[in-house]
Amino acid sequence: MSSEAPRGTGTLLIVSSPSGAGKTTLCTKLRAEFPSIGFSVSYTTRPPRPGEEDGVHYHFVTKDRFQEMAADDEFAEYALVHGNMYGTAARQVGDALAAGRDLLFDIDFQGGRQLRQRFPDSVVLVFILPPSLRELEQRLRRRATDADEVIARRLKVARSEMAHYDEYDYLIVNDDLDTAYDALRAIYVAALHQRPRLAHRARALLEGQEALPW
Ligand SMILES: Nc1nc2c(ncn2[C@@H]2O[C@H](COP(=O)(O)OP(=O)(O)O)[C@@H](O)[C@H]2O)c(=O)[nH]1
Ligand SMILES: Nc1ncnc2c1ncn2[C@@H]1O[C@H](COP(=O)(O)OP(=O)(O)O)[C@@H](O)[C@H]1O
Repeated sequence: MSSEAPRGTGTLLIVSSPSGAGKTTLCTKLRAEFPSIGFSVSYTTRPPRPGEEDGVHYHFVTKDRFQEMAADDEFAEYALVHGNMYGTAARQVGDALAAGRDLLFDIDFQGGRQLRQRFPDSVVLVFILPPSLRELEQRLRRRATDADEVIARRLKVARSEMAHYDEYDYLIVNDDLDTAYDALRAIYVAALHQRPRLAHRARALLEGQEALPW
């Protein structure tokens, strides 16, 4: 083993929910508290919403460009969601795992399923539920980012998205925001303490090395 500190394995923390249940809000809080967790910036063919920046919230690309990337096998996963294509760059995931960095994903159940298949030892999947369908609709209306017909479409698919709850490791009901955030935080902190992440520390101690600051 080199003198360089061995890196723990990174976690791919995948957060999904029906649109409007609060995953963006919860993920933003987690990133604010844990700045070292990377955020997987997806590629999408959907147009930017007001305030969304290319390369920050999404990489906004044309359908042709997206198809080209898919054909070149540049995605770790991709899916059609609400009529638009969304995908995660394979390079982003590979780089994070190689460096032992954690990565947070706001992706749908199709993406979560594909990442679970591809990286079974690294994923932790969290599904955010709204307290009720009525509250989900109110949140979408209050957010005021989508036209009425878009909201209607999102509500229609909410049920079919929630039907995939059983593919997830954890469920969080986002009723009170602080309570929901405490749960997401606890799941992430628990992931940081999974045995494979800290096994090198145990081994170092058993080998008689002084505990090192990593
Ligand atoms: N499979 C997959 N889903 C994604 C990806 N990026 C975003 N999504 C999902 O696409 C859906 C629509 O996202 P968005 O247009 O930002 O709307 P929002 O759900 O209202 O925030 C959400 O369920 C996201 O989780 C991706 O790279 N892959
Ligand atoms: N626990 C909560 N209570 C009330 N409003 C919430 C809560 N969580 C999120 N919201 C609001 O609901 C709307 C949808 O949340 P957002 O995070 O954009 O959802 P998603 O990313 O799942 O589509 C936003 O206006 C957000 O401020």
